[in-house]
Amino acid sequence: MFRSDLLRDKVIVITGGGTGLGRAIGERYLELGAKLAIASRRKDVLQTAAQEMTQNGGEVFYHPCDVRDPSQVTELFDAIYAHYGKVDILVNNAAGNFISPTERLSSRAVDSVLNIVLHGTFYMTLELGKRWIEEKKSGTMLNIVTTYAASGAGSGFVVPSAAAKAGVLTLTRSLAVEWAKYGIRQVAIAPGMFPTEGAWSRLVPSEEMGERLLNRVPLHRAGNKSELANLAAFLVSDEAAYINGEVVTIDGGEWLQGAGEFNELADLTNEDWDQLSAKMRSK
Ligand SMILES: CCCCCCCCC/C=C/C(=O)SCCNC(=O)CCNC(=O)[C@H](O)C(C)(C)COP(=O)(O)OP(=O)(O)OC[C@H]1O[C@@H](n2cnc3c(N)ncnc32)[C@H](O)[C@@H]1OP(=O)(O)O
Ligand SMILES: NC(=O)C1=CN([C@@H]2O[C@H](COP(=O)(O)OP(=O)(O)OC[C@H]3O[C@@H](n4cnc5c(N)ncnc54)[C@H](OP(=O)(O)O)[C@@H]3O)[C@@H](O)[C@H]2O)C=CC1
Repeated sequence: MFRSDLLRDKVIVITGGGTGLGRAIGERYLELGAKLAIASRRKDVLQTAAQEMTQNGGEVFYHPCDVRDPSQVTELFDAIYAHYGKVDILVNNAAGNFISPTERLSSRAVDSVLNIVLHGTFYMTLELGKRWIEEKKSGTMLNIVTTYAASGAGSGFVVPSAAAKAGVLTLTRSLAVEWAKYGIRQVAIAPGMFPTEGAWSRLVPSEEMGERLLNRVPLHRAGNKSELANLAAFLVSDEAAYINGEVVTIDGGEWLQGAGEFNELADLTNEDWDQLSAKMRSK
């Protein structure tokens, strides 16, 4: 689909790059010639991922970092600059989320999600943005949000995540304008349902409910990680140089299904429609 040198020699930092969607994005970037730096809290996860991802060549530098702690974020970029000498692209992918009635949340539970998603993304963006501006270097930042942020609707039962991801989307759009003069581009992706261990173990209450929610997707399936990774490759590449401040939803049409008042009528069969139509025309 892409030229094999689309991202050649680009140094790309991915938070949460050792698992799930972050890892899938990283694997695609490596195939396209990028050099990676992955960061998250668990060193063993990063180490195993880096080993596995480079089995067919390529370079993955890893460094443990809790994005909630600005001093660890500074140390992370110091380590990446010491290793590669530069950064070209940042993917803010790390997140925390779980389902709960909002009234059952403690303030610490709220903080744990807001601090990872909103503060962590902001700290990463700020630390690297300052360096790029100082170096007079252009670059691209990709933020992974959610459909409930992109739609503006939010969502019950994941309210800290909904509030934090909406904040990240506003950060994306605000800096797209403010930092354009420095050649710093901002883009976002809003994924729908992409089965990963991290998300499913915290967000899917039962297999039966998971099936029900998947059936709500007009395309009647979950997304493939490779579909998301290809979009993430295009958006950070120079081929997308004129896309700035946009969020691209990739969800099989799921959010639109919930938005259109009559979309539930998709459940009616042809026979149902024959009967209904005859009945309504006779009125
Ligand atoms: C259907 C189809 C879908 C389809 C799926 C569609 C996708 C929807 C969009 C998905 C978006 C995503 O982000 S999916 C990404 C999912 N991945 C992750 O979340 C990975 C990282 N997550 C984590 O590490 C943890 O889950 C998280 C709690 C956020 C942070 O861990 P920490 O170790 O920092 O925090 P802890 O000390 O364990 O907990 C902090 C406080 O939070 C409380 N807490 C923790 N879990 C809690 C819970 N389940 N309910 C209430 N409260 C909880 C604890 O009791 C603590 O409060 P006190 O008791 O008061 O001290
Ligand atoms: N899967 C899906 O269907 C959807 C996912 N998304 C988004 O996609 C992204 C990836 O999610 P997914 O792959 O599913 O889930 P994962 O749980 O696999 O990914 C979350 C990653 O974030 C890292 N992380 C969490 N907290 C911190 C922290 N404080 N500091 C640094 N890293 C941290 C985790 O690593 P560690 O524990 O080692 O720190 C982990 O690698 C997230 O932004 C999520 O919101 C959006 C919509 C749908």
